[in-house]
Amino acid sequence: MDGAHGGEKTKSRLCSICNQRRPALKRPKTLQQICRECFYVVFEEEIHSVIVNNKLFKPGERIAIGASGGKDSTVLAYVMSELNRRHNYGLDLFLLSVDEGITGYRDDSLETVKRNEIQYGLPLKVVSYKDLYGWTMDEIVKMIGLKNNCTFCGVFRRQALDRGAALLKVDKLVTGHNADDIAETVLLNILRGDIARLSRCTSIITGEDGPIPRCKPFKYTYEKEIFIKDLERIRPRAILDIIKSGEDFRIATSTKMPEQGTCQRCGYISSQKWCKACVLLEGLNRGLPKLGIGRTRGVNRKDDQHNDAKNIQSKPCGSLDF
Ligand SMILES: Nc1ncnc2c1ncn2[C@@H]1O[C@H](COP(=O)(O)OP(=O)(O)OP(=O)(O)O)[C@@H](O)[C@H]1O
Repeated sequence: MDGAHGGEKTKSRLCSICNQRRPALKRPKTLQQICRECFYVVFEEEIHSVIVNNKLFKPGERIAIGASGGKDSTVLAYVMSELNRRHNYGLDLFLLSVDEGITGYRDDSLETVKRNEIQYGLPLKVVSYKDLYGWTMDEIVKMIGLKNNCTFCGVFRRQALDRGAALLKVDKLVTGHNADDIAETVLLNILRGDIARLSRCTSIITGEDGPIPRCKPFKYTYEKEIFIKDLERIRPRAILDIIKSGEDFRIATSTKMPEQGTCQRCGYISSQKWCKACVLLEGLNRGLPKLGIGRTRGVNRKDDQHNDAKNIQSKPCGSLDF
């Protein structure tokens, strides 16, 4: 074997960070081949940099971690408690779970959250749709069918997280939304021409003017560091580029944006007379579950706000709005 080429080959088989161990994965973000040990270190320290550079937290703050029991929020709970300890953030951390009442799905994942509570020593608060709204998702699906139920789930979850965070008296809520989620939301909001959501969906902190700001420490973290998707194989930075183009989107100053007010029924933030959750509940309780789905009519017209903003609340999937 040729000495020089043999040397190159051996070198390329070593982790590009420590140059000692064999690589276990190729990072989609950088295409670096790195070993497991170095991956954990760079993964956690990158999130630490995002937290510090964006001044996400202040010492002494109470922070709720939106914990669904899925992989993103489970990793988030681990990373938040680890970095809080390692870098002395001085944060009081809590796990906050929403039980939507989906048999065979959320009840299972809540078991994971209960294990995290013990593993990381973080107090857990569970709020349920049944307690907050009088309906479980199973009951809603029975009434509305499978087609439109994600509207209910998304709208109710967003509000349930805020209500749970208020009960915990936290300063901020963090969620496990990752770079892939945000890139997808940027594209969907562009396709829908939803200027209001486009302008805020790339922000790492949202709702600073509302009761409880939300942060996304995983804004620049790929959903699957170990799974190289087709798009990323062609152009590894594509996902981060989409977020950047969303951030760079300029909105004409003449564009009319929805005015943030409060729901006349429950007091939650709303740009309409009633918040979306109240409109949906009204439909459920009157036996007209499709009332709040599709374009807002009748029940939610604000006469003095008859502008482009009226469609903002009638998007079919509430989960697109962080
Ligand atoms: N039922 C829930 N209870 C508490 N937080 C939730 C719940 N559902 C979602 N979240 C929060 O919103 C984030 C994004 O939720 P999404 O439904 O998009 O799930 P995901 O991307 O699969 O994340 P995960 O793997 O954490 O479930 C989650 O990471 C979590 O922080």
